[in-house]
Amino acid sequence: MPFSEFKVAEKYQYLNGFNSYHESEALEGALPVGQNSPQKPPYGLYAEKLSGTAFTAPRAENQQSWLYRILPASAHKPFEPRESATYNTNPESKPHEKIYQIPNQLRWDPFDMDETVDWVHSLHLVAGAGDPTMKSGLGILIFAAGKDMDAREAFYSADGDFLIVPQHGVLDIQTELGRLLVRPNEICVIPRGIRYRVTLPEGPVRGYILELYQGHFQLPDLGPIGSNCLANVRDFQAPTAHFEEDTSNKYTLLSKFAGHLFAAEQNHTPFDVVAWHGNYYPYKYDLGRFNTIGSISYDHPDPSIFTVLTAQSDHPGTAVADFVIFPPRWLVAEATFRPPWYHRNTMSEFMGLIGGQYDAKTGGGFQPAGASLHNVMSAHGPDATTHEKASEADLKPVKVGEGSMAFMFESCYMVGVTEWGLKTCRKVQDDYNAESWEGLKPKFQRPEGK
Ligand SMILES: O=C(O)Cc1cc(O)ccc1O
Ligand SMILES: [Fe+2]
Repeated sequence: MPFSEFKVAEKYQYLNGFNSYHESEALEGALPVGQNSPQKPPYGLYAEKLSGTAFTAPRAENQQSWLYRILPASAHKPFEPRESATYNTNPESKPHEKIYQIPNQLRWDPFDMDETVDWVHSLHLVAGAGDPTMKSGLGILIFAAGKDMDAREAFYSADGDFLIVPQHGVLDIQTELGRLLVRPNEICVIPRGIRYRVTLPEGPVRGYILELYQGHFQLPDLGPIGSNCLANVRDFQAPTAHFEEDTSNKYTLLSKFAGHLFAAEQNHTPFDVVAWHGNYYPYKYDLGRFNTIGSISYDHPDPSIFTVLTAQSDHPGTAVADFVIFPPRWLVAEATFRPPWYHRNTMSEFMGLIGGQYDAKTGGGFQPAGASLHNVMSAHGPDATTHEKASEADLKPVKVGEGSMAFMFESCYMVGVTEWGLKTCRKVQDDYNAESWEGLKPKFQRPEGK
């Protein structure tokens, strides 16, 4: 059920629309009229441009915002490396030494909560492809935190856009452009460079992140589906301007830059944007609003019909990253093996589970807060239990996934697993193949006389 049914505190007010040109002012009259950079912006604010694409990117792709703030983002002391021996969300210069490329199907037990750390220190790269310094590829991270970020801290990633999928707990995200409240079954995207602070109003949090090192997320084309369905444009929500005024305290700015952490001091709050306009902003989306479509005749369609957001490679139709969900839905296909078919895919498939049970894996090993990775051409499909049930099922209409939400990060790249993902986290199941597919029995019956 969409969260919109609940009244959300006034603190969080949103502007609706995907990739819309929005404007928002926390003080009436703070936005200049008719120009971006007047000699004297209203109320003595500084005008600052935030470019999310190259200046010269085609108009249809161009993303930028203008911020009107008390002091510019540049007003800080130099960055210094911080926790350089320990902090690394990207296997850097020699990726082949630090990342494991393996054809095995992998599955992880639920990742542990960690109540001792804050958002910034909760980020663990589990798998990925490419390199943020070349703006290519993606990182897949797990987060688990139990502490608020310090009251005078802000964080940003220069490496990519964060698509955040909370699995447990509530994220209160104060960004330069305004505040977002993000709960399980919702997602949010914090684009590269945007500064934010995460607090945890309801205690510990855990979830998944796809960090996109190249490009930005778009809505998938709908083709013959027409002009609505899947994730509808108006259901994406951007924050409204909200600012603090403090130029007398010390603040720390944390930067994730090429996977490493840097810190800089400044003597004013980073959250001083009084007004902004543009189409480069953080946003959230309630997965409960996804308008799911499927087969109403026969056969199991490709899961691309469940794409919420896509980041295309240079080859149209081939994604650096697709974010795909498996919401509660009716299965009505006749004379059909209804779960996913057995398959091998040139794309890699990383899956997670926010809650409930994924209908393609009923054997119990794929649990909320766990994950699986079926890499390029790694064979997979329903486990033996699911196959057995689905082959014998009475094909009445059935609702699957009630109260459940599985998702997939699908990528055209081969996805390598980090040392943390393969070993340190100690969640890799060693019986995944045995439990899923080794129990499948041959059912072949050679026709008599042939
Ligand atoms: O492997 C998976 O569970 C994900 C998936 C689901 C589906 O319905 C079809 C193809 C596919 O890869
Ligand atoms: Fe698959």
